Amino acid sequence: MSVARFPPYLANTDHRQRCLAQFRSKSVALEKYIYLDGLKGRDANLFYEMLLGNMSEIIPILYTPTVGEACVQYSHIWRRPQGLYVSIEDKGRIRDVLASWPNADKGRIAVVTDGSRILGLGDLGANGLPISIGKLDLYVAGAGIKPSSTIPICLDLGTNTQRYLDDPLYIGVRRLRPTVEEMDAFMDEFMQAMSDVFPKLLVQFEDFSTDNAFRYLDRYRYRYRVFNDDIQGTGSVILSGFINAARLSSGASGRPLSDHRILFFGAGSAGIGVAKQLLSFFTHLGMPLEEAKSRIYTVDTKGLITADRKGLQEHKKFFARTDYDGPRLTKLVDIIRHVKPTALLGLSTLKNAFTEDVVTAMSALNARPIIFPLSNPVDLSELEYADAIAWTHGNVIYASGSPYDPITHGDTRHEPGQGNNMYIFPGIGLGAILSRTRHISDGMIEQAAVALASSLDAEEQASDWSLSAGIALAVVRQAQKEGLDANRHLRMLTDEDLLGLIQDKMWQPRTTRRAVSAARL
Ligand SMILES: O=C([O-])CC(=O)C(=O)O
Ligand SMILES: [Mg+2]
Repeated sequence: MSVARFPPYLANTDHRQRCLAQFRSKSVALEKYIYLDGLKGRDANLFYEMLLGNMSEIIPILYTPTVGEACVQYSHIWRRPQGLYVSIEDKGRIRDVLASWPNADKGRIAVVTDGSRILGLGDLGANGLPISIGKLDLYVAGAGIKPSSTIPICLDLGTNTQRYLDDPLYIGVRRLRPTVEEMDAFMDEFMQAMSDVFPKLLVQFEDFSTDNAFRYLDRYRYRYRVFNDDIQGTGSVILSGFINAARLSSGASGRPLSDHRILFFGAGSAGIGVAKQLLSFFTHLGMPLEEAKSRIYTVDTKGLITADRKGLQEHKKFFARTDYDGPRLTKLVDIIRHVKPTALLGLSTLKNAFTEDVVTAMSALNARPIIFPLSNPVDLSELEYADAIAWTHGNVIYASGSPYDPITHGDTRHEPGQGNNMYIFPGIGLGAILSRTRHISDGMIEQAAVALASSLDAEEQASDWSLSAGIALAVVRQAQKEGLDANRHLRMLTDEDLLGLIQDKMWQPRTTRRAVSAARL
């Protein structure tokens, strides 16, 4: 048997450079994902170092949009066990399954998906695990959470997607999803077991189908330390983007912040989550609830959502209009002409739904129309950046869910904003963990948005991750204000000292050179 020997001069060469070159040599995004996953398995420290040193290049691979493709293909690209699967067949012994996780007492943050609505890609079943892994990589990179404190979880409850049930390589249990009663019983046992096994844990729910996203957030949010990234994280980051966009567009029109009319195209967990976050913000500006509500319009596949529609899903009722009784409005451009929105937000997963006539209608109403096509991944975006710039002659105030490259129009270079919850959840999580808050309140979510909006302009936001510390500070202060913080020591600190403490606690990978030489010994 031969014994592996390191080449003698390995320690003198920079293995970081070698890995980066290997990564860059792959021309297909999914291959890059697979490469990074392998690197993480071989040398996690080097993986995080490479991620931190090359964020704008690597994030679109580990996270949206490529992570979407990794999920779709996960059963086929699977190489090694990662994260934790908790299966419907584990019912009755979930606590034992969770307790098998190494160093349970170190667990601080778990991202939990049931794979039922991964990004805009639908029910991917057990293939959803990479979304939890990708979100947690951003916690490590963006908020300095220690990798060993993170727990990616996929609840393997079956799938209603026939092509996976027929796929011989499918990784999950081969059954349809459970009934509501069965799922409730499973979730109750799971959440209780989570808080028993991981007493210091924050749970982030991710990419549950819309009904279940609202259902389990409502059910557990005051019982456990939990938040839903798609409802509250997206809500918070888009509120922040809206505050900045409204400032920019007011420069053009002189319109006060409270004078906007916002049209939501898409009424799923993200659409309604964002709408509620804006509503709450307007009321805190002093606007009466009914008036704030009247500024928000929602649209689904059947058109403008009105209260007289039969069989309206529960989560759509709150914003259903009671002040419209004309003929049903189904075409987006007609709805725009009726509503006269200042902002159009897309959370529909309908590719290219914002056609030229839609964008032109927004431009006819607003010198600087706010248009946010937020659906993920990029191939499901309602409006490509190049079209947005061309059709508005560069006047659009734009943010998309997934990243786009800058565009030059005439002699001006335009930078697209990105409205993705990745800018906020690491900071919310960090603040919640440090303050040991009992639960995550609406106030904490809102203060996170205000901190993000006030820290930098949209362009800088997209490239600066030190923002997480500022967001965490705002979250800790709000937890204190509401008396939710179990870590009372932080109350004594000035803002400056608290910010310093937060930054000191943030984990950094150690240098790779040491890892290589240690391996040689
Ligand atoms: O993961 C992302 O890019 C944003 C998100 O939560 C989603 O689209 O569900
Ligand atoms: Mg999500």
